[in-house]
Amino acid sequence: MTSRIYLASKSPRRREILAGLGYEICLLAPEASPASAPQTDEERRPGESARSYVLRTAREKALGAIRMIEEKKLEVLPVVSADTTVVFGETILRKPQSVEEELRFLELLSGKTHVVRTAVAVGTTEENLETVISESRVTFCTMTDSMMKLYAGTDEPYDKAGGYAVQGLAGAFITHIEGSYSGIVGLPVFETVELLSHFGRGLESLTAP
Ligand SMILES: Cc1cn([C@H]2C[C@H](O)[C@@H](COP(=O)(O)OP(=O)(O)OP(=O)(O)O)O2)c(=O)[nH]c1=O
Repeated sequence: MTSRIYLASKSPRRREILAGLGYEICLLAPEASPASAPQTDEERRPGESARSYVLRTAREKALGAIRMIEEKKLEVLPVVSADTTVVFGETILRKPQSVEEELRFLELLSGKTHVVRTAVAVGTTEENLETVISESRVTFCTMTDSMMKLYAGTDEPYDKAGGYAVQGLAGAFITHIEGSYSGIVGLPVFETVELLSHFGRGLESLTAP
């Protein structure tokens, strides 16, 4: 029984979650950085719903890695990828590119409830690729201007979807969560282990001596 998998992600959070569960994360590109995986086009297509977008992006991240495994003739193991979006209605809040954009995001989030969706894809080939979506609702307290400025002045928001990290300082602004905490952080544990179990990487692979 093996718990060996590939992770098509440069997100340290996703790596920590999988490693914490006991998965052995194999390198996709041994000569490059451990997290290096093919880049995915993350542009939203005209008319594409927020839900379809997050699913497609997670799928494309996995497909990029699967193609690389085939080209480089690497060992075939299940690939895990994910995409997280913070959504207001149909508007997706990306990673903020500036302090000004982050302040705009915080004004939108302040005192309201929004949706966080993380899509996970797991597979070994294009034909054998499964996906799942975890959806959570996150409520922010009403933030004062000084709270917003203080947070936007830290490094925390700038590599996070929606411009905040529930697992960091932003936890101090969040009054209520409905759904999956790990899903908001970037990889929903329940759904991911469930998908991996279809590829022989379920709980028993993590607990085998
Ligand atoms: C909302 C939220 C997002 N995030 C992170 C999770 C993801 O890493 C990131 C969303 O961006 P993604 O595009 O999903 O992922 P990524 O670019 O970090 O990594 P990769 O595409 O290589 O897998 O935001 C948190 O860490 N905490 C949070 O509370």
